[in-house]
Amino acid sequence: MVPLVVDWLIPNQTCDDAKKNATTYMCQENSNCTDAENGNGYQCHCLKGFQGNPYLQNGCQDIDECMILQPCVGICTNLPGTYNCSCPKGSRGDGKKDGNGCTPTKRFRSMDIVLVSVSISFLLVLLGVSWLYWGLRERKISRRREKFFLENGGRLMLQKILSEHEGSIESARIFTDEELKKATDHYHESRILGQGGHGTVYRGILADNTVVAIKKAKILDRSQVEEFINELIILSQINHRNVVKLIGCCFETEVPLLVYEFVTNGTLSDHIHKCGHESTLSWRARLRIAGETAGALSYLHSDASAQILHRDIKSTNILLDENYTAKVADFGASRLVPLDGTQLTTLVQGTLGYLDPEYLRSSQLTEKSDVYSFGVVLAELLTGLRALSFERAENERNLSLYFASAIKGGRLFEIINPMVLNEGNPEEIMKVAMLANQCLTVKGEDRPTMKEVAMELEGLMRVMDRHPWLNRSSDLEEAEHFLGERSSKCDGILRSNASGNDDSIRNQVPFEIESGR
Ligand SMILES: Nc1ncnc2c1ncn2[C@@H]1O[C@H](COP(=O)(O)OP(=O)(O)OP(=O)(O)O)[C@@H](O)[C@H]1O
Repeated sequence: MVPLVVDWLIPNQTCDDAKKNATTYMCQENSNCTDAENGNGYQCHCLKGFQGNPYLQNGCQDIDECMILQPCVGICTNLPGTYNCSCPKGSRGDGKKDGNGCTPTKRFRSMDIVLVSVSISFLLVLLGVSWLYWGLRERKISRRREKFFLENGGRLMLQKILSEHEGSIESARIFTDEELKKATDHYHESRILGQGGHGTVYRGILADNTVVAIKKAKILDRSQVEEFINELIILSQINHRNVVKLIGCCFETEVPLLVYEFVTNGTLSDHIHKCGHESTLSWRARLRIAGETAGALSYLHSDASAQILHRDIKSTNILLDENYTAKVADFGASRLVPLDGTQLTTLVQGTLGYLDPEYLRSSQLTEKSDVYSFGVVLAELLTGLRALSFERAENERNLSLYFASAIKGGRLFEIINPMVLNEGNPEEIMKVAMLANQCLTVKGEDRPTMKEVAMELEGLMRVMDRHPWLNRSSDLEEAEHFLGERSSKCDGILRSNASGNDDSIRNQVPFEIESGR
């Protein structure tokens, strides 16, 4: 509270003069007297804690008493017989609590306005800067994605698919990096289903709870990216119950990703070569799986819109679902055959033990190379032996040679899997063995087509269904039950992972295609 200063000067007198002449001494109670400079008069001042007019009787009053008697929001002044409210400097009004009080003068309010405007502008600038920061960050991320997409041949792939196979891209869904990370728990080790020569396959659960298999290339390498794109192009054109379904892909990541339907029961190889365990695969199931695989290959060779050569048929690339239905997988090495009938000369790819010797020699790729590889799978199903095993004697290492020599030498039944011998009838086993032998003929021309193989196996299945008594055990569940006691032959290779030790030579030779002749 600012005390009222009554600035009266009594000229030509000092305080002492005034005291001598009591009538003219005007400094009242609760005040004191001070001389003006050069004896030029005196002045009265209220003492500290008092305010009012020091020249008047009862002029200087205790401030609190003043406020009690006259409640003010501003300054209370005691005048003789009355109390007055006033407003401090910088404000105006009557200063009374029950009057219009004291409001800041215009200058004070405009200061406030300036303060508020400065704060708002600061906030706006802050908002603008953050928006700019996030915008630039998002742009950087999407540029990075775009870069990976381009590096991974995403555009190349889309153009290729759109121009060559119009419409087929619609069936493949494009996933985001985030979606697949979430689905695989950030590619957690516990989600690994298997590791092939070219990538790791993870079990994923999508947001709608669909279980999928997600294949991630091992390292960013141009040829692997091309293989992934090749698989995408080929699989997006196939719709067959015995071919694994491609659900979609993701090209936002450093390495491309392919998403497939999840096939629950592992690979055919897992079921044939259960080292340390008995194979529970009945003769009937083996025959049906062979028939289904042959049917899928026959479709790829003869019924698809363009002929497709798989190029890497082997038991680890045949997956089995919960009903033991075969699903042909891994189309990374596959080839679309040109419609004009030109022959494909390629750098040799395939897996040792399954590789067609004629193709290996000539580099001429034909459908008969798949027939040869299928012949090896048939021999695997009949004998329970691996396609290639360095655990076996030198003349038995390569199954196709061993199998052919056993037939030639009349020793076929010596190498047939004991469980197959137990369940199948010899005539059937012989027929399947002869079919496998034809597929393994060195000269491609002399091998049957996949259509012929599929029809032969279908015929055998029909006979088996018509005369079940010919088989000692024909039902899968029944066989599984019985086989708990039996042992299947295992040629001694323990596998380090689900996809096994197949000696794939796909990564030893570059990916290239030359059309010619
Ligand atoms: N759709 C799928 N559903 C369930 N498991 C799968 C699926 N696709 C692949 N797998 C599992 O992942 C493993 C690896 O598959 P991938 O095709 O990469 O390798 P591979 O065929 O064994 O070897 P390579 O690519 O060297 O020939 C398979 O052996 C199988 O166990």
